[in-house]
Amino acid sequence: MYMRFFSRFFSAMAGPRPVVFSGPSGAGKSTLLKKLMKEYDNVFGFSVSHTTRNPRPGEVNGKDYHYVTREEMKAGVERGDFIESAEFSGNMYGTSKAAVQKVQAQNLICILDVDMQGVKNIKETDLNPLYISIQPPSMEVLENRLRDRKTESEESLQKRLRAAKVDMEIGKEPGVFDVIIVNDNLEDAYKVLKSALNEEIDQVKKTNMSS
Ligand SMILES: Nc1ncnc2c1ncn2[C@@H]1O[C@H](COP(=O)(O)OP(=O)(O)OP(=O)(O)O)[C@@H](O)[C@H]1O
Ligand SMILES: Nc1nc2c(ncn2[C@@H]2O[C@H](COP(=O)(O)O)[C@@H](O)[C@H]2O)c(=O)[nH]1
Repeated sequence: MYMRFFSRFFSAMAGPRPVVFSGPSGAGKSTLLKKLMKEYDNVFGFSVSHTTRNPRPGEVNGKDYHYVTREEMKAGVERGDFIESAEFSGNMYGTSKAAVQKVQAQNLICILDVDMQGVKNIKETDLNPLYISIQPPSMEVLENRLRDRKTESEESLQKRLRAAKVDMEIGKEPGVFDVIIVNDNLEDAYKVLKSALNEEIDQVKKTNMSS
C-alpha cells in the first residue's frame, strides 16, 4: 500500500474542503467511507447521490442514494439541479447541488463517492475538493470482491471490470488524484485514509466545538 500527497487542506472557501472518493467499483470505497463516517459522524457528511439503478438489499432510499427513474434524473439534469452526472454500467448517477449544500450547511466535510467521469466533471467546477483514489491490489482481487459481493449480474460485472481497467489507467496519470490508497488489508488502508485526513478531522472538530 502506498499513498501520494500533492496538496494539503482547507481551501479558500468558507468551511471544510470536500473530499471526493473514486476508484473502480468493488475497490472498497463504500466500506472505507462507512467506517470513517461511523467513527467521525460529527466530522463528515455524505453527499447522497441520485441514481437510476435499483436499490440493493439493505440500501435505504435517501441514505445510500436517492433512487429515481431515468425520466426524473434527466429532468433534474436539465433543470440544472446537478453539479455533475454520469452514465455508469447502464445506469445514471449524479451529485445534486442540494446534496452537497446540505452537508456544507452543517459545517461538515462533504464526502462524495463518484466514478472517473464524476472526477473529471467536478474538476471543471469550483468545488475544489481533495481527490482520493481507492485502488484494489489487483484486477483478480477486484473481480473476486465484486463476485463475492453478489450484487451484480454477469453482464453488469463485466461492464464494471471493463470500466475498472480504464479507471485504473487514468488514475495513474499524474495530477488526477491527491492521494492514492491501495485497499489490500482493510485495517491498513483505513489507517492510511485516516492519516491522510488527520488535519481536516482535527480542524473540523476544533471549529465545531467552539461554535
Ligand atoms: N480490504 C478488503 N478486503 C477484503 N474485502 C474487502 C475489502 N474492502 C472491501 N471489501 C469487500 O469488497 C466488496 C466491495 O467493496 P465496496 O462495496 O466497499 O466497494 P466500492 O468501491 O464501494 O464499490 P462500488 O463502487 O461498486 O460501490 C464488499 O463486499 C466489501 O465487503
Ligand atoms: N459520477 C458519479 N458517480 C457516482 C455517483 N454516485 C456513485 N457513483 C459511482 O457509481 C459507481 C457505481 O456505484 P454502485 O453504487 O452502483 O456500485 C461507483 O464507481 C460510484 O463511485 C455520482 O453521484 N456521480
